[in-house]
Amino acid sequence: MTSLSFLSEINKKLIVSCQALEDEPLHGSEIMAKMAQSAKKGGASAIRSNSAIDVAAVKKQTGLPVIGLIKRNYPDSEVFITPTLKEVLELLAVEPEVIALDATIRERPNKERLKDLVQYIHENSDSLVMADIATLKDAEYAIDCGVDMVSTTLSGYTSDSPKLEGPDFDLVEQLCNTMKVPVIAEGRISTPEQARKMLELGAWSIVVGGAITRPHNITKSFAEGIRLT
Ligand SMILES: CC(=O)N[C@H](C=O)[C@@H](O)[C@H](O)[C@H](O)COP(=O)(O)O
Repeated sequence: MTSLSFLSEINKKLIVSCQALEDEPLHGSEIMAKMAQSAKKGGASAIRSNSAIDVAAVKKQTGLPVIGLIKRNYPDSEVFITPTLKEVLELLAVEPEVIALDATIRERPNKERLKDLVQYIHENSDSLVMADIATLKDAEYAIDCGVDMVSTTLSGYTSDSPKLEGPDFDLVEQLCNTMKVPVIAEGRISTPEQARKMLELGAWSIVVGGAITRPHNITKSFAEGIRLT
């Protein structure tokens, strides 16, 4: 799939993030592939997936384009979404259409540089690069480093971004008004109305995760919602 056709395939459509970490009940690539198949049945245009093994399983099961990432913690940095070349290489081996990586201005492990990772991906594969950012400043930095699109994934999860209960509509609006690459709205989108509002603000497409694929979170919202006190 060419970059252009990936971008047109997801334009104004829903991307579903199918992720379950090791400590979550649904962890496992077979389960994630089935979750992705359910998302496809419901109309997902692409899947966001964590770990090389899950990316491969989701691609095989669904045939949908996949945005791959690897969450990994290093002791010398707060960056945990595809932090270093090691994770990039693991992902390239399973050929995701897009590699998502932390593109905040924070220092990466081993002092690796975002620009080098983006260049490596572009020179060695057909994968596009999705920049997971938290602020306008991050987005400007990421675009300078050559990324193909920005996503608001990390707003609310860094020390310099607002801790909102819901999605960061303001950031999406500001990005759409100022950035020259597609802006993906991601993070705490929990209703179809919020997703539609993001598109109205100019988002290229929408990523929804927990509200679709994390049943323990959905259950919690009901359990808390019916509590009387
Ligand atoms: C901050 C972070 O680690 N975000 C992760 C990024 O891949 C995922 O855990 C989220 O599920 C994804 O961004 C979608 O967001 P939400 O699940 O809120 O719809």
